[in-house]
Amino acid sequence: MSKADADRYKYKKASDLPSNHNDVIHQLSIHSRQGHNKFWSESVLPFMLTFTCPFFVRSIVFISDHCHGSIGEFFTRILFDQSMTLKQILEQFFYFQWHWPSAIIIISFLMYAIMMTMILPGKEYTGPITDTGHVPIYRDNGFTYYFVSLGLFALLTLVLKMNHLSPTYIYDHWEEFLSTVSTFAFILCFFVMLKGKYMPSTNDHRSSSNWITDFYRGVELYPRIFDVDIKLITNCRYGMLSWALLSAIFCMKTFELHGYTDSALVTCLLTLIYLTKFFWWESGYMKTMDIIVDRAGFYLCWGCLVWVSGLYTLPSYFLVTHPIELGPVLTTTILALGLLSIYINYDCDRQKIDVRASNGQCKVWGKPSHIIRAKYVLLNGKQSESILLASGYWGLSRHFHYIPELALAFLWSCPCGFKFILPYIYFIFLSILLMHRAHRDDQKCRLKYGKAWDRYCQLVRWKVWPGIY
Ligand SMILES: NC(=O)C1=CN([C@@H]2O[C@H](COP(=O)(O)OP(=O)(O)OC[C@H]3O[C@@H](n4cnc5c(N)ncnc54)[C@H](OP(=O)(O)O)[C@@H]3O)[C@@H](O)[C@H]2O)C=CC1
Ligand SMILES: CC(C)CCC[C@@H](C)[C@H]1CC[C@H]2C3=CC=C4C[C@@H](O)CC[C@]4(C)[C@H]3CC[C@]12C
Repeated sequence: MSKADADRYKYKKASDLPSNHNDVIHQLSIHSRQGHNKFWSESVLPFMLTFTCPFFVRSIVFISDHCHGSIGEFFTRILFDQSMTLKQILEQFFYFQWHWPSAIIIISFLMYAIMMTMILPGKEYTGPITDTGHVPIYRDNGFTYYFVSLGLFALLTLVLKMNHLSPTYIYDHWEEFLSTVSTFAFILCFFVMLKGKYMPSTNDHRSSSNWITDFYRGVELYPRIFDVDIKLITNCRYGMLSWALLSAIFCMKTFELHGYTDSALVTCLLTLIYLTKFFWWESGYMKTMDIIVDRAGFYLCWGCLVWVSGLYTLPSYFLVTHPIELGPVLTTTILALGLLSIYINYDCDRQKIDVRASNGQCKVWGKPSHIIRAKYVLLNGKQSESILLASGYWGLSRHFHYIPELALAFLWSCPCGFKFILPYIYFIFLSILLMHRAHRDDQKCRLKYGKAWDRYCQLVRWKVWPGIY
């Protein structure tokens, strides 16, 4: 969208907004909750998740470190084992801890992410126009950021090694590190909520009288502090980079303890390649549901800072204490299938972007694309139009790209073997998240495009799995 186009949609001042603008944003952002019991979805669920998620992440690490990876042993110990101290049990529930060395690493890393995001060069691009007519502007420097950061990390590792130190310090203090990052993320989410309530950056904010809902779901869609986009920092520049670096650190630790281990290497390589793909496509991510629908709150920000660090890295973490020798045949097969999954996932996202960028004038799988021109109305009453692709992957099912995403999650977990369920927790979580997300996205698109979306659904019947779901 050109700047001129963007201006055409922009409201000049808040008073130009229709009086019901909050309701309509509300409608879009809580689409998944229509018809549900409001008390349950607005209060009970956010409250439960806010308190159980930190406990969950903490317990996973505890199971891996102290219960030989066995969930059964964890419950037996919590319930019946006299040797488990009260302090250990309470630590599972009371998650707020502050370990200064970890805090210094976390805050320095965050400062680094903000600084590099501000100074690295890149072309300006815009995110989709919001219901209130705001057009977010970003700088496309994610890919440079990722590679510069990996380079600096390699350099830092070298310097540390020369001084008989190692970044695997983070692994050695993982429980304290995760607790500290969680405490830090809680504080950050609280400030982001207050900022949204009292000093919102744009008109795209929704506040309620229920502080628990506001804390969990967030208030603002595009919060910025000194022009630094908070969601870009938490989700991409901190969240995704920390995922890559932690996987590398856990792999290094496995090598330190057990020598070269192919299972750790394959898991780490697939994660790093997947995240390279992520940063290559970062500007595409800035147009997805996480950014245009979900607001900056506990779900997104705490999620990207803590849930990603603790849960998404679990296969690499688990391999440090449970290394497996795969052998060359299995290693190559897993690597090859993983690369194929990353490619298909990327190709799906690319098809959608290409068809929109070329206004439907491109070929998909060698044939002219089959498209639906879908009109929708902005809050200012102006009409806009978008393209829905109904061929290629997007003709197989409405979220076909979730299949390679899941396949990949399985592939980088299976080097952990099949004796324990623990390293598959990310895969299980992702399966639930993506099926729910497909459902949410359908609701969002039906609300946005109406009949055009129904036409697309008639053409492409399946949500995710062709012939099944
Ligand atoms: N590892 C993880 O934790 C997760 C990874 N992912 C990955 O992130 C990536 C993005 O996924 P996700 O955020 O779910 O969003 P999608 O890429 O599925 O984007 C959904 C949006 O695309 C547009 N759209 C829908 N159907 C069509 C169509 N037929 N033609 C053109 N545009 C269409 C709609 O937006 P519009 O309003 O623009 O029309 C819709 O809201 C994927 O690769 C996914 O696998 C996703 C979730 C979790
Ligand atoms: C209960 C909550 C604490 C759960 C928090 C979930 C979030 C951390 C995740 C929800 C959606 C996730 C993502 C969506 C799309 C992505 C693109 C992909 O290519 C890389 C991963 C990711 C950014 C991913 C990151 C975690 C979520 C935001």
